Amino acid sequence: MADTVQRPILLGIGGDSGSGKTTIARGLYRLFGAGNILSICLDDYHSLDRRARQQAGVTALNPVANRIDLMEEQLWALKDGRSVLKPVYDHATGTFGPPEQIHPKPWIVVRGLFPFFTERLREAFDVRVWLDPDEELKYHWKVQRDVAQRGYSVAQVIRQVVERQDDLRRYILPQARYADMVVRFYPPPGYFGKAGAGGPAGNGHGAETPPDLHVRLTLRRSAPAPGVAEAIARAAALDQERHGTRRGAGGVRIQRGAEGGETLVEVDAGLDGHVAAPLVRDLASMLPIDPRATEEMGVFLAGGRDPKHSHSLLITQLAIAWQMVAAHESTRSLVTERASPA
Ligand SMILES: Nc1ncnc2c1ncn2[C@@H]1O[C@H](COP(=O)(O)OP(=O)(O)OP(=O)(O)O)[C@@H](O)[C@H]1O
Ligand SMILES: O=C(CO)[C@H](O)[C@H](O)COP(=O)(O)O
Repeated sequence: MADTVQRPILLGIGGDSGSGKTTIARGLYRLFGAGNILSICLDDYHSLDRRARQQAGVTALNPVANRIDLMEEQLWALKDGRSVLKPVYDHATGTFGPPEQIHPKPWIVVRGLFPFFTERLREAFDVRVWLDPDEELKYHWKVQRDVAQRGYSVAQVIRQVVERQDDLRRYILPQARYADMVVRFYPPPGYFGKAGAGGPAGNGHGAETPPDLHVRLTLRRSAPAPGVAEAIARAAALDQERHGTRRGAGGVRIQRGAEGGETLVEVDAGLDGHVAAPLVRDLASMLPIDPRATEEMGVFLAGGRDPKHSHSLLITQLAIAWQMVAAHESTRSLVTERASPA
């Protein structure tokens, strides 16, 4: 009987180009371990390569430039435990490479521009996360990344960002409403003037660690584990108690909506790194993960190149992992119920 077998848990991470999807996914990859997690980028499902898009005058943010049907078909196949032959898009060249055979694993993380575009796609996911960073920060990230990794000049990226605005508003941003959790990184006042942050025109250099960012997590009623809000607040309070005012931890605020509506969790940039430890312990007690894996989480590429660490990123990755584990627990109890009829 098919439903007595634990199926893979699918996480969808959506957001505009440069909103930090790959960065979040990389930390989850470290946490769950390469043997247990399959990471998919929906850019592989572009229907047109870079040159064809330019010739046709369409942007990558338009559904006509993407194979939505194939995304649906392949995500559902993976969810059902079947392997698929996935297309491959190479950002370094702007062309397609040979397709690759991929096999389902217990955790599947899918990131892209269109993860929640159709009902069939939305329903494939156990957890839906949307990334909505501060706009200036997002374009700062995108310019640096596209110049460092994708062979664009600053002027080309800025032109592309302007050309994409209509499609961004029409097709991409409306998907945010379907998320269980929305993540907003935003800079503290004066951020762009500080060492390591670089200017908004993408002239930052990665040698220095940029100052950390604030993050706001919005947990909607549909989130598998809204209780992660309390876990983060408990961890921050515990750390404050342990280290007193010297470290000045705390830095977490929770605001609950009426009648089980949205819960907002604000995590300040100044939060001490120790706050992650109790969260990691709690997670590790629910999951067969190696707590040491978290030492490699919270990493982003400053200037699109140099690995640096961020506490707010680490907490965010753990909060997302928590949702995945909760989704796994609820499907596991379903499986157990079905496997042992009364
Ligand atoms: N939490 C973060 N803190 C600091 N910098 C970040 C963070 N997230 C992303 N960045 C920066 O933004 C750049 C773009 O992020 P990333 O590649 O993860 O975006 P993406 O959404 O996957 O983009 P695309 O859809 O275009 O592939 C990274 O190279 C990194 O420099
Ligand atoms: O919006 C994007 C998501 O990454 C990219 O711009 C899109 O995938 C096209 O890639 P490229 O500019 O490398 O041809």
